[in-house]
Amino acid sequence: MTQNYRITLLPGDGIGPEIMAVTVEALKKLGAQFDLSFEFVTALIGGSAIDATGSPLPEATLETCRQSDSVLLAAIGGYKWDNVPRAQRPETGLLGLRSGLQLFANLRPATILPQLADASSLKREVVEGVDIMVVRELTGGIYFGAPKGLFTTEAGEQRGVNTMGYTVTEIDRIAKVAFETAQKRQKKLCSVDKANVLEVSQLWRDRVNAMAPSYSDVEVTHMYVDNAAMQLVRNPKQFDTIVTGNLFGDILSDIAAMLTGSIGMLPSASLGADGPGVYEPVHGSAPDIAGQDKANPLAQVLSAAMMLRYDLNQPAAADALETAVMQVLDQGYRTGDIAAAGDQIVGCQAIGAALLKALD
Ligand SMILES: NC(=O)C1=CN([C@@H]2O[C@H](COP(=O)(O)OP(=O)(O)OC[C@H]3O[C@@H](n4cnc5c(N)ncnc54)[C@H](O)[C@@H]3O)[C@@H](O)[C@H]2O)C=CC1
Ligand SMILES: CC(C)CC(=O)C(=O)O
Ligand SMILES: [Mg+2]
Repeated sequence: MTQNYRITLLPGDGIGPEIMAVTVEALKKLGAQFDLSFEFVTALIGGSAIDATGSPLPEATLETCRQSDSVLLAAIGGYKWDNVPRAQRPETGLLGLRSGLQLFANLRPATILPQLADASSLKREVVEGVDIMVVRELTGGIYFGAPKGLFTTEAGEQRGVNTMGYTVTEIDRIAKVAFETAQKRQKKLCSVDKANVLEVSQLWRDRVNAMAPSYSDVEVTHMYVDNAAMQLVRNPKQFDTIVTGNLFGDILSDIAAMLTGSIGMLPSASLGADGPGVYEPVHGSAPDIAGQDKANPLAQVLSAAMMLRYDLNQPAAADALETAVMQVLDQGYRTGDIAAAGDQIVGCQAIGAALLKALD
């Protein structure tokens, strides 16, 4: 029997529409093979939403997402909106989407594909075999804390303020996701914080330690974030599952991305307690290459595979999509970001065409 799914598409800005188009075509083809019928509804977010409606996250977009089985997001932002007031910035729309759908857990897998071990800026022997899952808290921490804003000191000087705070509830629910994730992997959890300086991090560490006895099969370690950044490039194979706060996770997952060869390869799943998840690449809207058919669509495609697995419970279709990505890479197709010396570089659309062939 055909399974029907309503999927909200948020192409956003920059390379967003290009990588989304490739992904939608692949999903359509996959649907025909696995008896899945996708109803795609496109909605506005980010700069394109500002241009059309004046808001980076129109209420109608949130509503459309809530009424969907799942949401595929590409990326938002661009030079054009870099100087608009913060409340109307594209990035504010993205944060609003995450908090509006209560997507507190962001899973960012960084896996080195053997085909791309030479595309990393690090040596093959350092990155080969790396398989890390970054579990990033997504609706708390310094991106959401109060007070925030621009204030004037008594001396009349401007002062910018953001606040990093976590409640026990916020820490416990992301730590639970991380422990459970580690249990399904190599059972090693590294919690990353800055507990040597920040009270918020000390609480984070205390809560992770308090929960550890309930997950006695998981080996727990702690690392300061500055060291974690260094260890990720020094010896990334020491990591299995990493759990960390919003800002640290944002930064560390971009570092982890470069182990894999390119940020253009890294998918993510943003999940809440219930309701649809949002599946999005780790990268941004890449305005420097937008509209030039240079974008790597594979992080977006792999995000769709995560959607099939986590939200739609279609593991066979997810496997087929991931296998097709491997085939495309095996056949030597490379966008510029994952090309090693001597590789022939193709565009986003050529990768899309190769992907459709691989799905035949
Ligand atoms: N989730 C989101 O929608 C995010 C949005 N942004 C926004 O994106 C805009 C650009 O931010 P940047 O800091 O430049 O980060 P970025 O991730 O967009 O780009 C960084 C570098 O990686 C390259 N790159 C990124 N994705 C690629 C892909 N799929 N294929 C090939 N190359 C790729 C870009 O060309 C650029 O050289 C900003 O407005 C930023 O706020 C940034 C990060 C996440
Ligand atoms: C653009 C920011 C709001 C977020 C970001 O960089 C990310 O989620 O990776
Ligand atoms: Mg980021």
